[in-house]
Amino acid sequence: MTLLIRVPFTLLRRSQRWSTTAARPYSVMEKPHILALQPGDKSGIHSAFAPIIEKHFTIISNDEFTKDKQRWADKVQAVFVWCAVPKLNRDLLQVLPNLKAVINGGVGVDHLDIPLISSFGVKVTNTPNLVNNATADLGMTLLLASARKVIQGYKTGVSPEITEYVQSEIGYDVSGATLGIIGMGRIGYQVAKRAKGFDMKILYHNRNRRKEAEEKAVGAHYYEKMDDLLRDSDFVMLVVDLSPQTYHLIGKRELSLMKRTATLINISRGLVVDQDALVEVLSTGLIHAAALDVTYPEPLPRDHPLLKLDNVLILPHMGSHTYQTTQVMVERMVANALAILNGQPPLDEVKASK
Ligand SMILES: O=CC(=O)O
Repeated sequence: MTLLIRVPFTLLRRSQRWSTTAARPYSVMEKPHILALQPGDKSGIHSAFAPIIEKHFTIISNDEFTKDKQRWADKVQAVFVWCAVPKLNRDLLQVLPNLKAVINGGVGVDHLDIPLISSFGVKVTNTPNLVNNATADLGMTLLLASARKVIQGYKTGVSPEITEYVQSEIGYDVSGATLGIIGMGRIGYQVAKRAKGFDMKILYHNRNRRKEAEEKAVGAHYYEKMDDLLRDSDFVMLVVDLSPQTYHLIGKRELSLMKRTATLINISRGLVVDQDALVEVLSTGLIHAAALDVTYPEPLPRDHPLLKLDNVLILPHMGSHTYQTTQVMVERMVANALAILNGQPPLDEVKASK
């Protein structure tokens, strides 16, 4: 069976377009090629989502590309990247003459050098708004799992050595505890909504204060000074973007202000926290625990001191990893890529800040 796929004329590279009089070359049926920079299966994501991309594009995996750059370089019109993978450097941009778009899956684009990419005449897009619920859910998951020692409990639950349970996994109450949210943007606000359901007292610190009605809706109290929030919270959750202002926002001084019984949860970016300082306060018992979806680098080297501490819960940057959220993200990435390759403005362009 022959499968004919229509590719919009404007999606074709000049060399693939045909004159009305000439016979149509076979390559006319070629879909535009995208390079998926992440390691792993074809799309750099779970294989379940590759067909959404493959409906419109041919995926070149990073491995295929690396093995034979000459073969693929001219073909690549878009690069698909996912958060926190800083592989798109000048060397790569220089070998892709037909690159038009860098399509990021996720909100944060701190891993991309936007001025550099733009200087090659290449547009950058992200997928804002789509990850808010999944990421907030994971923030609460980290909070609950850490407070209630779920990982330690699981290890006991499945240990072949255990013949009798002793009450060793004593955690902290979540209901009624105080949660300090640093960064009350779209995701932070979703965290507050969830925390309200747990009867938590909610404090927040943010560049801009939220409207009174929004504060009221989730019962959040604005703290102008982050230091005060750190002192008063049982759980501190970081939900800020990474920027020059938030780089190492939480260092030794800030961690020392937290209660000895407090837990730090980070669902933003690893570099928001001074990791050496975090190792120190966790090892010396200056704070109770940390639960991190993000670190630097990602993944941490396997001999990193954070991995040796049993009061740290670490996840592999999976805030948006649900079937539903990933599906809408991939669909949006495809829509952004198609728009750019069609010469249209994409839905979610990220421009270099002036
Ligand atoms: O980390 C994930 C994102 O920025 O969406």
